[in-house]
Amino acid sequence: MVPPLVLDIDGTLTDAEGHLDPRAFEVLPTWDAPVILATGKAFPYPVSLCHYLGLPQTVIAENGGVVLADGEVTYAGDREAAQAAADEFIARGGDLGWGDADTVNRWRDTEIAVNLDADEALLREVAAEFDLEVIDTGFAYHVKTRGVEKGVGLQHVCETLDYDPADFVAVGDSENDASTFGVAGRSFAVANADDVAKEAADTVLDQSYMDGTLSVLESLRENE
Ligand SMILES: O=C(O)COP(=O)(O)O
Ligand SMILES: [Mg+2]
Repeated sequence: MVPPLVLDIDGTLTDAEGHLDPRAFEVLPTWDAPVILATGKAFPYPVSLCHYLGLPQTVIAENGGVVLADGEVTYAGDREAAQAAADEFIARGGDLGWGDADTVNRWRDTEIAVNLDADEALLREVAAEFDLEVIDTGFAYHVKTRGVEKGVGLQHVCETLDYDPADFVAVGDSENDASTFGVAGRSFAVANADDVAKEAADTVLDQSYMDGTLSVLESLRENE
């Protein structure tokens, strides 16, 4: 039996630009155990990805701020505080960096994401004034409530669906995956991972992005 998976999206199932690696469509729909997507992206993104991959919709979105399991959505995190911090950041000359439509935050319920081109020092200064933390996923800065994490979301999913977190294999690439690595039984950081993720993972892979993730999945299938 292959183990259940908890997979980060950006940097783990994608290339460096955040484009989904098409091999995800070969390996994930045929995985013979639960697959949970755990991402910093807003809720609709992993839901859509599950839809188009043909996976059951069990997702951890917004770094643990939104969890969908067994048809029930739960929220954690203070979006109003994050919005207030974003407004203040903009008032002091900052720019979230996503243009007018801002499809990055438009459907985001529990935190605010900011383009990596933004003024990081100003963002961190303002977030601290609102007692919020800033994490850098390598794809965006996230202004979020402390303690809201993917790993807490994974525990919630496991309680809801009666899974044992120790059975899970986690793969990820950045500091927002460290909490997942702490909850899952086995954890792997792809070679492109940041130092926080590498430090938290049981194993650091030789290969990057989807090559690294596939190397884990292939060896799990071989040893089943
Ligand atoms: O959206 C981001 O900033 C990162 O997303 P990820 O958690 O799927 O890597
Ligand atoms: Mg990632």
